[in-house]
Amino acid sequence: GPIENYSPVTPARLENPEPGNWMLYRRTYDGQGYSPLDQINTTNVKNMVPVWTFATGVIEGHEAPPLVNNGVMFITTPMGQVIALNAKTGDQYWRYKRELPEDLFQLHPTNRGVGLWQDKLYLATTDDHLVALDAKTGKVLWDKKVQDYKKGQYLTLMPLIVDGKVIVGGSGGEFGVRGYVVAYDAEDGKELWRTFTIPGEGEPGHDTWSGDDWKSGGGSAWMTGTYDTDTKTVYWGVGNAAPWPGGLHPGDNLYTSSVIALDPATGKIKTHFQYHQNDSWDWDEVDAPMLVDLQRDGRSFKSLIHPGRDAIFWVLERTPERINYVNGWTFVHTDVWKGIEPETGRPIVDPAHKPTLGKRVDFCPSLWGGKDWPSAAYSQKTRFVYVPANENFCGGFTGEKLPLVPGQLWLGTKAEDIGLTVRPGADHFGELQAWDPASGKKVWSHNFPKSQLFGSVTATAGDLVLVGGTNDRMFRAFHAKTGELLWEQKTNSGIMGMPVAYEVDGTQYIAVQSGWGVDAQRIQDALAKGNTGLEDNVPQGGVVWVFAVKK
Ligand SMILES: O=C(O)c1cc(C(=O)O)c2c(n1)C(=O)C(=O)c1cc(C(=O)O)[nH]c1-2
Ligand SMILES: [Ca+2]
Repeated sequence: GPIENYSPVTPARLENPEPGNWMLYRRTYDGQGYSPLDQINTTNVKNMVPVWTFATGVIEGHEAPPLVNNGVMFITTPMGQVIALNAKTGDQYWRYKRELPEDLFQLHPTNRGVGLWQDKLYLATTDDHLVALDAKTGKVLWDKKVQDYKKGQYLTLMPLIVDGKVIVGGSGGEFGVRGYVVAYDAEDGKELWRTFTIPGEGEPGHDTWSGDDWKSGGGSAWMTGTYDTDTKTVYWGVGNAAPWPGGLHPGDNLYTSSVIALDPATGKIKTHFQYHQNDSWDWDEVDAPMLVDLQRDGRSFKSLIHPGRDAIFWVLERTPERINYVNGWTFVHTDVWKGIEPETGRPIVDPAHKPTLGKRVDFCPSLWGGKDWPSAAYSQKTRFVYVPANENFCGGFTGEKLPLVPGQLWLGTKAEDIGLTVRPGADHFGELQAWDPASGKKVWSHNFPKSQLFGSVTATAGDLVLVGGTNDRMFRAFHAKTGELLWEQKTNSGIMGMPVAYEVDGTQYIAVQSGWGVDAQRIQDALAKGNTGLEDNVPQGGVVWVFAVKK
């Protein structure tokens, strides 16, 4: 079968993947989340049916894409399991189970997938290790401690593999860590470089901090970066500042809530763009920007596109040396920004909606933002960006100065004080939005009256936009041009994971993991508690679903 003849994942295959495979987080290094497959399309998707399913036996948030390399599928689950399956039949080849320490506290019990390189796989774990596995057998090849889980340092992302380097970034923004991105040699696990997302003494940007705040200032880096193969630049998103209220860390706080451009050979920061300064809302901007060639104002340029957690849809220009602001607009209601400085791209904050010490401050959107980590997609056919947005949510908390205890939550507020509120008159929450990034116009949107939208989006050349993300357990396909709902299927649980498209022996499949948990669950609990009449029972438990068109 396919695993005996496992196809090594070469640099050339990652740079230019076969249309039928999905080997990187968003399929391609540019992060577009787009599949060129079109056998399943707007005409025949109505005949799409499940062909096999696979129960993982694990609860909590199943966020990883089912990766496919020439007929072999790899999925990961919360609690650090990796399962290899036959992508055509659903038969299991092997399963790896991480043994997690008894005293591990998982604020975000999840995993977003394994990195693929040659005949190996790389798993980043919530007990803060990086583990290399043999792709054919699941045997452990090496196991490196990245940092110390006892200090609130953990890993949830899929590693990014570039030129034989396994690149990961740490979580821990809610525990007062100092964030970093680190590269290991794919062969032997040797650490090659480590770049902190908060500059140390003597480094550029250090003066955007005062005193010792930088040592515990957050800036976690918990999502996979994107990669420009032409300029050899990795774009990596950086998380919230810690603790949350900005008054506890005065200054712009580079490089929190920013994108940094890294040289993958050395880890050197080439340039950066900070989406918003002195973050006070837990607005991690970790979802890496998409690399898209854009035409706008009569010229074509290489862009970075990032629909932000800060409610701003960012369009930037990337050059080998710089990242320039091009345009930004709000894509959901916010009362935090009064505008954006046109030259610099600096958002102008309304102090009335910026959390502070000793007084409750409310702000919109909520601390989950206009869009959290679930990825947007870009279709090369329609040239639209599809955003899993949340409208009509607000939040708030009272800032408080609390001592840092390593390994314990350090939010700058009491956890029970964090609110999710609904704007008066709200008639929906989740919004699947289609934007034309060149004109800045919204093309269509589909509203969800009774649910948040908390799942990654994938676009295909069949003009389909695929997404789960709602509390009714549905998996849906929309028409990429019009937004028409073309197909839906109820699944076992809610879907927060990433849909993929792949092909084996001439047949196209669509796959996704259903498995509710983590922050989709937290928003759900907050909504149900608010007596909004919303669904409060979204059963947990992971299942891989694979679909094809009935012949
Ligand atoms: O600051 C951090 O280090 C950090 C890490 C993570 C994570 O690793 O999943 C999340 C967040 N923050 C976060 O703010 C957040 O809303 C969130 C949602 C989820 C999820 O898996 O649904 N993870 C995380
Ligand atoms: Ca965070």
